[in-house]
Order: sequence, then C-alpha cells, then structure tokens
Amino acid sequence: MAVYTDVSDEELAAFVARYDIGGLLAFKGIAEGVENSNFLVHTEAGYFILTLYEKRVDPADLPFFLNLMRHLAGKGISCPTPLVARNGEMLGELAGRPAAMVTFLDGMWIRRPRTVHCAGLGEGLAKFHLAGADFAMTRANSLSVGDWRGLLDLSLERADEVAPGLGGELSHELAHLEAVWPSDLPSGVIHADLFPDNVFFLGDTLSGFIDFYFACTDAFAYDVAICLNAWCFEADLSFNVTKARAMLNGYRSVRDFTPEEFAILPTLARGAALRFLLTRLHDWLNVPEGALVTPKDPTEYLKKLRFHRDARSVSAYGLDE
Ligand SMILES: Nc1ncnc2c1ncn2[C@@H]1O[C@H](COP(=O)(O)OP(=O)(O)OP(=O)(O)O)[C@@H](O)[C@H]1O
Ligand SMILES: N[C@@H](CCO)C(=O)O
Repeated sequence: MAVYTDVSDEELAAFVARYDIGGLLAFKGIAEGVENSNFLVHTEAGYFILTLYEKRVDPADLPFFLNLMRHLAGKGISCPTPLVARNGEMLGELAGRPAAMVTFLDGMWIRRPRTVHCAGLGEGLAKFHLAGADFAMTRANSLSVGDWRGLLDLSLERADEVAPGLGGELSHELAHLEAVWPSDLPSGVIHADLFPDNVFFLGDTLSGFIDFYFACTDAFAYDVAICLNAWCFEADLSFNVTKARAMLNGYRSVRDFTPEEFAILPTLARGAALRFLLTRLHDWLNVPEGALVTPKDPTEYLKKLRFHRDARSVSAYGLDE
C-alpha cells in the first residue's frame, strides 16, 4: 500500500483550489509504491497525481527533485511536471505533510521487460543524462560508497539470519569496493532508482520516467549499472546478455561511454548490487509492526552481486572490450 496519510475531501478541495486546475471532481489513493502517499486526482482540468512526502524523504531535498522534473520536462524528457500554485510555489502542505501535485503520465510499467524495452530504456537514459547537463542544482548521492558501511553496520549482526555467511561476504565486498570505487567519471544528474516500475511504456515505446526521489549528482555510468541490475536478470536470476547488450547499445547510440566508464562497468554494477542489497537487507530486518508493506528480497541482489564479481570486463555484458 502507499497511502500512509489520510486526506479528507475538504482538505483536498482546499489544496486543489491553490492551483488553476478547476474544481475537484474525484480522487482516490494509489496502492502501488512504498515510499510516499500517492493519490490520483481528477479535476475539471484533467488528471493529476498528488504526492504527500512521507518520512524517508528529506523535505530539504524536495526543491531539487521538483525543479529537476520541471527542468527535464522543459528539455523534452517525458516525466511528471510539478504544478505551480497561484502563490508561485510548487511545494505546499497537506495533512501535515509536504505535498506537491504533478501532471499525470500515460503509460504502464512493464512487469517482464523484453529486449526491445531494454534498448528503449538505454536510449532514454542517455537522453535523460544529456538533458540534465545544464541543471543548476546539485544533490550528493546519500546512498553511495561512503554511506554503505554505515548501512551495513546497522544489519551486520543479524545478516546471517538472512543467508549463512552473508555478514562476512558483505564486509569483504564492501572493503573491496571502498578501495577501488572511482571518483572521476563523467557525472551529472542521475535518476538512481530506474527500476522497471519507474519507467512507463505505451506499447513497446518508452513514454516516460517517474519517481525522482533518489535523483542526485553522481556518475552517469553508475545509473547505467543500476539499470543492468534491475532490467537484465531473468526471474530465475540468470543474466540475459542480449538485454544488456541492447540496453548498452541503446545508451551508446545517444551518449557514448568513455574508455574509463567502459572498463569500470563491472565494478559499478557490483556496487549498485551492493547498494540495493544493503537497503533491502535493512528493510527486511526492520519491518515495522503492523506494516502492510512487503519487504523486497535482499538475496536477489546477493546473486546479482556475485554475477558482477565474476565479470572480468564489459564482454560479460555483451559488448566487445
Ligand atoms: N505522474 C504520474 N503519472 C501516472 N501515474 C503515476 C505518476 N506518479 C505516480 N504514479 C502512479 O503511482 C504509483 C506509485 O508512484 P511512485 O513509484 O512514485 O511511488 P513511491 O511510493 O514514491 O515509490 P517507490 O515505492 O517506487 O519508491 C506508480 O506505480 C504509478 O502507478
Ligand atoms: N527500487 C528499490 C526500492 C526503492 O525504490 C528496490 O527495488 O530495492
């Protein structure tokens, strides 16, 4: 579920009246998603998405996320655009939470992406990276290599409850990644959570990106590495090299990799796997009492991490060295 905060009809009507979008006709909570409360709002001007930002989003980061969406939309990247209220603000408050209204994006996310979707994703991601080049704001990645040790420490004692030997393996892995993690790759705005549920398609054509609440300033190739993890493994966790090749070639058709990015890709993919493994492990071990949220399986990312650890070069991802 993803409606943590209840909103009364009167409160919502008053919130909607801040914008030039006509009167409120209907609204309903959206069950998908785990981070924030989302509502589909129907007004005389059409459909909109209302998001109430819950506790994992730092309110200080909201101007970065909202301005980024406006910037990208202005550059022709299909993504929700935050509405500006009559008082000139994108951010308001509703039911005691920071809240914003964004445009509705047509499309569906693909439960089982095929090669054609991976190719479209790669191309769309490179366009996204280029479109962010002149975005003036920056936000450090709060889940990068320097943050992983703190995250691991929170779970280390109980990690072996999830898989025997997991604590030791992760400690070893982290020490390696801390030693070799690059700091001088081409960087800019990255999405940092571009899983299939955050990418909409109409038929086989990419129709847009949503959920910008992990976006930050980091290496472009790290964003690609996140997508390799999230899109190119099958349900049985075997790696689909055809999908990876299609994604990487789609990306290169818009923005080519530097030789340094190319060479470090297996390390970045290994780090991306560790990042999602660590957040999932923490959530798995700390399910709040009575929560209706099903935690995501951390061991999925352990298997992915091991795959990347064994990858010697980009040839493991279907490209020539
Ligand atoms: N602009 C939009 N247009 C259309 N549908 C949207 C839009 N924004 C969100 N949605 C719908 O709301 C659902 C949840 O949104 P989102 O993924 O942003 O939630 P979240 O709780 O912030 O994220 P997550 O759990 O993925 O981190 C999406 O799967 C989609 O169905
Ligand atoms: N995409 C993340 C969840 C946070 O959006 C995961 O699958 O672990």
